[in-house]
Parts: sequence; C-alpha cells; structure tokens
Amino acid sequence: MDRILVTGAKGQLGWTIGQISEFYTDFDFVLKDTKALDITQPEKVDYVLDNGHYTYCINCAAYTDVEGAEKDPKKAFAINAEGVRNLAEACKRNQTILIHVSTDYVFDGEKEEGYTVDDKTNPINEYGKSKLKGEQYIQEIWGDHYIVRTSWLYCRVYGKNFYRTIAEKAGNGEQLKVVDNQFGRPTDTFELAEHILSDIIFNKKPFGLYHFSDGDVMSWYEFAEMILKENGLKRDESLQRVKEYRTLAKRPIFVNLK
Ligand SMILES: NC(=O)C1=CN([C@@H]2O[C@H](COP(=O)(O)OP(=O)(O)OC[C@H]3O[C@@H](n4cnc5c(N)ncnc54)[C@H](OP(=O)(O)O)[C@@H]3O)[C@@H](O)[C@H]2O)C=CC1
Ligand SMILES: Cc1cn([C@H]2C[C@H](O)[C@@H](COP(=O)(O)OP(=O)(O)O[C@H]3O[C@@H](C)C(=O)[C@@H](O)[C@H]3O)O2)c(=O)[nH]c1=O
Repeated sequence: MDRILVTGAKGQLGWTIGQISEFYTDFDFVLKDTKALDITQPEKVDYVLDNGHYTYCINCAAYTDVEGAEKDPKKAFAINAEGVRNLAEACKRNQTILIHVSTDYVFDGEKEEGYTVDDKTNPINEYGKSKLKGEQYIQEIWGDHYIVRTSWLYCRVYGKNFYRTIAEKAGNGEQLKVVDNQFGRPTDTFELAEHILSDIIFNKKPFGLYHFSDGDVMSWYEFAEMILKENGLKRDESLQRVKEYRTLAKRPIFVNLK
C-alpha cells in the first residue's frame, strides 16, 4: 500500500486532505502538523522521510501570512523556500514523489489574458518571492515532483481564510469594505484536495508544473458578495466597494490561472 506523508496537516489544505483521506482506501496517510514535523529543521525532515517508506509527500506546510511576510521576509523564506529545499532533498534521497502547492502570487498580475505554466513569473511581494524560490529549489533538486499552483484558497468550515473572515465579520454585523479592483480565482480546498489525490496521485499524472483552480475569475468584492449570499447574510448596506484596503504587501491585480 502506498504511504502518503502530509506536512502542515493543521492548515486548511492539510486538514481537508485528512478529512477526505478515509475515502482513499488504497493509501495509507500519515498526517504531520508543525509540532510533529517542522520543515525548517533538516535533521527532523531527514529522520521522518528516511524512516517512513513514503511513496508520496504532499507538502501543505507554508508561511501564508502575506502581510507578515513583508515584515519578516526571513521567516517566509525559511519556511517557503529553505523548508521546501529540505523536503526536496530528503524526498530525492528516499525516491519519494514530492507534491508541492504554490501560488498565483508568483505572477505580477499584469497579464489579463491569464497565465499558463509557461508564463514568466515576477512576484511583487515577499510571500510570492519566497514561494517562487521554493518552486525553484524543487525543480533544481528532484525530478519526481508535482508543483501545483493555486489561488485564493478557502475552506468554508475550517481555518483562516478570506471566506471565513468575511462571513464572520458580516455575521457580527460589521460594515465590510472590500476591494473591487483585484481579480483572481477562488479555490475550494476540497476541490484541490480531490485534484491532488485523484487526478495527480491515483491517475498518475506526468510529473511537472500545473495550475489548478475551480472558481471563476472575480474580484475580492464579488467573492465577498458570493460569501454573503451563500450564508444568507446579504444586506446591500453591509458591503461597500473600495479601491484601496490598506495593506503592506502589494498584490497582483489580475491573475487568471489557466
Ligand atoms: N491560503 C491561500 O489563499 C493560498 C495558499 N496557497 C498555498 O497552498 C498551500 C496550503 O495553504 P493553506 O492550507 O491555505 O495554508 P495554511 O496557512 O492554512 O496552513 C499552513 C500550515 O503550515 C504550517 N506550518 C508553518 N510553518 C511550518 C513549518 N516550519 N513546518 C511545518 N509546518 C508549518 C502552519 O502551521 P502553524 O499554524 O502552526 O504555523 C499551518 O498549519 C501553501 O503552500 C500555500 O502557499 C496557494 C494559493 C492560495
Ligand atoms: C479582509 C479584507 C480584505 N480585503 C482585501 C485585502 C487584499 O487586497 C484582499 C485579499 O485579502 P486577504 O489578505 O484576505 O488575502 P491574501 O492573504 O492576499 O490572499 C492570498 O493568500 C495567499 C496565501 C495566496 O497564495 C493568494 O492566492 C491569496 O489567496 O482583499 C478587503 O478589501 N476587505 C477586507 O475586509
């Protein structure tokens, strides 16, 4: 039976994989949160990979605080770049296939027609730069990999994400101001988790770089509207369009992952 190591198991994607793992009875899942496996510690990474007989490692561990990365880029790079390098090296030594998740924020958002995997990257914030470096380490180190770039990831029922922040604020009766001039594709963690387990692992997709999202292109404002509607919270006066929401990090204006 193939063994699958999942890192970052308490994050929203790692948690989601845990939730659906029981339906994939051909695989033996081992879920490790930060405490059980800190990917920035090479000796821990080596120990876990060298002793686990894993066919796959799905890396869901990451530093995803886009604002925090501007303040502390060292931390973002330690996790999103050097941590990923540790995994790639240990995976190579153990012939473990590495499945890594990356982001639309590796692009600058200037190309409205959309981005394919052949398009040039040009991250405009520290989070995006650190994620790109992680991708590059994998590509340099270990051929048996999948890098799946996704965007605007959310889980309705677990974790910290835009969907839950907006639903919570609206539920508390807060007035919402949301930018209507940044566009992207929201992605449901359950759809991404199914894609990884079914399309990639079960159907043995060729190794390489992929883009995945299940949502239509929309603005954050339109996404917020959708969230309010879905939760029966739609009140016109509670949601206001704005052109600016004060943040430290620059964000790409328009990313349609194709
Ligand atoms: N969220 C999004 O909108 C998007 C995310 N992605 C990518 O998808 C992947 C999954 O993201 P998502 O589930 O949203 O992220 P989350 O922030 O929900 O989860 C990330 C997990 O990684 C853990 N982690 C942090 N540092 C380490 C470390 N040193 N060693 C091990 N684990 C660590 C965190 O634990 P702790 O809480 O203890 O720090 C957290 O549980 C990431 O690669 C992310 O870059 C891509 C596009 C969009
Ligand atoms: C919460 C909130 C955000 N915003 C704005 C700020 C920002 O421009 C945009 C998105 O806000 P957030 O900070 O929640 O999202 P952000 O952290 O930028 O989301 C990104 O996370 C990383 C991990 C990714 O990989 C990306 O794909 C993307 O999902 O919406 C508002 O206008 N109003 C609000 O009430």
